[in-house]
Amino acid sequence: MYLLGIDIGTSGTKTVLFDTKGKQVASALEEYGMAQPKAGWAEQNPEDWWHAVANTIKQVIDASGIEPDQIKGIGLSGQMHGLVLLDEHNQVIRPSIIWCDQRTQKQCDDMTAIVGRDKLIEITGNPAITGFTASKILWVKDNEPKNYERVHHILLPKDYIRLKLTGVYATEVSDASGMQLLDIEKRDWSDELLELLGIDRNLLAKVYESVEVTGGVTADVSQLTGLAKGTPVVGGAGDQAAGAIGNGIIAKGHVSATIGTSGVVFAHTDKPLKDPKGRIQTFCHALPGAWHVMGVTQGAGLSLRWYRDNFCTNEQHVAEDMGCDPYELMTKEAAQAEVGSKGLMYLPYLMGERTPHLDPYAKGVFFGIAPSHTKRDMIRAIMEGVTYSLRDCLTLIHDLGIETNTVRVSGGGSKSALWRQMQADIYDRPVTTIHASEGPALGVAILAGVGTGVFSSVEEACEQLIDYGEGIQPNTANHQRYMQFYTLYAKLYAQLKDTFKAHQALL
Ligand SMILES: Nc1ncnc2c1ncn2[C@@H]1O[C@H](COP(=O)(O)OP(=O)(O)O)[C@@H](O)[C@H]1O
Ligand SMILES: O=C(CO)[C@@H](O)[C@H](O)COP(=O)(O)O
Repeated sequence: MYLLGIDIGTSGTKTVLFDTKGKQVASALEEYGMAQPKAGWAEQNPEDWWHAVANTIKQVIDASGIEPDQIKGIGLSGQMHGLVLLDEHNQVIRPSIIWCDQRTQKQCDDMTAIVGRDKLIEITGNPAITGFTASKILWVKDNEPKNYERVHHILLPKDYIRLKLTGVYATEVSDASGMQLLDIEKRDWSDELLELLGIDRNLLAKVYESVEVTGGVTADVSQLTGLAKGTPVVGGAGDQAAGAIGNGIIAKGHVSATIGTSGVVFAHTDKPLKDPKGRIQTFCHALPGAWHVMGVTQGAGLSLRWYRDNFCTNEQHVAEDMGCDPYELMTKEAAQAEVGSKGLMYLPYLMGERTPHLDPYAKGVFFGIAPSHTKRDMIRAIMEGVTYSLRDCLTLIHDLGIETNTVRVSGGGSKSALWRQMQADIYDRPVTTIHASEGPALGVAILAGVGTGVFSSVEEACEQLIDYGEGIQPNTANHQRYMQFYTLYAKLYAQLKDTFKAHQALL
């Protein structure tokens, strides 16, 4: 018996076939780009996600050599908050405005004026946030009324893929929370909010719990991909909740830090614990009856990817010749720089920032450049700046009264031994990893196993499937040195806040 996890990430789609012991049998990745038509905008084409999903499913089935009817269930994980608008024939009306897009400050201000900040936090767990879906819907209504008139269905990225796989319009509580239209205590759409914002409930998909079966693979998709017709597809989860399940973040005291394109510190809660200042986000967890809080760094892995794509062509060529990953070469260089990068500092606000500043106008900054600095310092400074930002998230979660003793680190960034140790040193806490590299895909495979009766509960599945690696202890001397720079790092944003806004006005 096997379970299939599909993770529709920002950088690409990863499809992984697991056996029921959690061992990866086959996996495939297909990358795609992100368009930035204007400063602070970010869009992707939903058809690119679908091609990547269909191709990677086919590759995984071919590579594994298994009989497709041995796949007992499929789980979908996806980048959160992206807006997919479909017409009456299920055609995509415009490119998806994705999670890191920052164009909707005006619509956020409108939402706050119409609903009230406290009420937004009470119902949805969060103040109006530019990255979330509700303000994107209002932006299309305001700026592209002809497109909005054609809308018959509003879906999230992974739920668009579900429609392609099963023909069913469905979502689930963890990802639906990120649309900012869900009453997170009731775990269903808020009619009050929908009415206040003038959004028709019929445009939205039915909300399921993450472990529930939402439909089966259609005959057409079976022919296209090799999957067996009728293979059950469960609700799945937004990629952060999915990754958390894959990391075993399912009980009090469990905390993870993920460096993907974004960076996220995530903690399980057994009730919806809301930050009255709205800096930490509160959503439904993919675990039935649970919620979670998270702090988000918009440009975490994105910062290193930006540096790789623009300044590391040499590393990319060498890596291609050596058959290795350019990030490995880059982080090897960074490991030769000293702790604190000789005073070179980096603010990772390439796409504005969510936690702790909630500022769509913030931008990336290198500070303190001297002639002695080289590329290795720059790479290391990026990694350090991202980790300082994740420390901001961890501190706020800790301040909400949540235990944060050990942190489970994951995501593409945590493949690097340097970044894992840096996280331990900067958080001043032990960090652990799991042995599977694809947390979100494993997380939704677990949900699929629970939904199809392979496991009796998420807890049982996590116990059987997740294999924890060695803990890494913080180094006290490194921690002290990092904290000298972290103090300045915090001051830099405060000093640049108004300048960021004036700068945005020129773009
Ligand atoms: N070996 C590595 N060392 C350091 N960072 C890495 C490595 N591999 C990937 N990354 C970082 O992880 C990011 C991708 O993380 P991943 O979890 O795969 O992406 P996504 O958020 O799109 O799902 C890249 O943008 C890069 O910054
Ligand atoms: O906006 C959020 C979470 O609120 C992001 O975490 C997105 O869900 C994208 O995730 P990655 O592609 O970085 O995994």
